[in-house]
Amino acid sequence: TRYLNRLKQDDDVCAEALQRAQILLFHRLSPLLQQTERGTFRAVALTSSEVLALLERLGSDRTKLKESVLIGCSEQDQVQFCLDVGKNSAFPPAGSGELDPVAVEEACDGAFVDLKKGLFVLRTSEAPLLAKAQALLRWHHTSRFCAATGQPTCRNQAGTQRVSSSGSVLLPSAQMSPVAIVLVSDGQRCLLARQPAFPPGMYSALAGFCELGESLEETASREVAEEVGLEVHSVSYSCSQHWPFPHSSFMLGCHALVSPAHTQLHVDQAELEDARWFSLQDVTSALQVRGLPQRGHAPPLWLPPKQAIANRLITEWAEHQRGSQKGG
Ligand SMILES: NC(=O)C1=CN([C@@H]2O[C@H](COP(=O)(O)OP(=O)(O)OC[C@H]3O[C@@H](n4cnc5c(N)ncnc54)[C@H](O)[C@@H]3O)[C@@H](O)[C@H]2O)C=CC1
Ligand SMILES: [Mg+2]
Repeated sequence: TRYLNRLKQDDDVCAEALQRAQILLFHRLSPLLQQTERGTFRAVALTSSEVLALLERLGSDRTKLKESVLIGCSEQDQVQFCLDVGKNSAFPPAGSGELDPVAVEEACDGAFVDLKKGLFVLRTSEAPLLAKAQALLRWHHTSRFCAATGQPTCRNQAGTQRVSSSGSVLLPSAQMSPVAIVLVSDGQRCLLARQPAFPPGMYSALAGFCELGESLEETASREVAEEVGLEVHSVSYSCSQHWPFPHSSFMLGCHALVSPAHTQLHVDQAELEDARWFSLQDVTSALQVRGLPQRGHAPPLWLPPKQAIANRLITEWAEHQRGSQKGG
């Protein structure tokens, strides 16, 4: 942790670490993935020398390597960076050219995959790192200018901040919005909803952005009231997650109860396509579905992937229900 912190603060130490680092490639925010023998997918990690060789082979400038952004450290203590080989105007002077994505895919025996789809097939342990990498790359792309003065900004070598010529410092976490995500239960069933943009058949927990001045409990109660017209009680915090889509959100996961006498839904059609109560049996079968449903074989209920906090809240609820059924 301390070493990583030094890399964030010292450009020279960071540039030196980059020469020995592991680099995850992206193309226009889609990570480069490779299928494993077990049929799952993993991120392709290259060494700096491999990236330099690739840049040379595909006719790009070697300095593109310096556009890499620090993302963390592996369990084997190897420093990890990410690099978007697509067009990227976030890196002055004008950003270097774009590599041909197909040529990169062929050279690395992988494919650039939309991360939202990738979450269904990735090794669970890699998902948060790729989500963080994508969010940081997107942040650089959208933070080229200072919102207060309009001046261009320049990044530090780690890519953990950008500074304008007047000295304003921009930080990625300042662009992260807190969101309450709440799994509502009436004691027997849980409430799941779908937005029009969800893949067919997919339902998730209710979620909404925190407004200024609200506590997590207040956001959760307001969102449930706005979206389905129910009054919740006993909002309890469970767990949190960074979520990169469509912009970084800090998801605060909680459970809440409604009285079994007041479960009639009044769905806000502007926000949701549908909301329904699901039984433990519905949820148990849906939790067993793995990967992406085959075309034309959509299951009756399809849940967000394991990597999404909604899946964790639903799993917790199902375990709690099974526990109380046994106990009671
Ligand atoms: N990881 C997970 O399991 C899940 C993540 N989510 C994420 O939660 C987030 C919030 O869920 P929604 O139901 O869409 O929120 P929502 O119910 O607050 O509605 C979205 C609307 O809120 C407004 N809004 C207020 N503050 C905003 C901000 N800081 N950024 C963007 N829009 C803001 C916009 O008008 C937007 O159209 C989404 O980004 C979604 O991707 C949602 C469900 C599951
Ligand atoms: Mg919502």
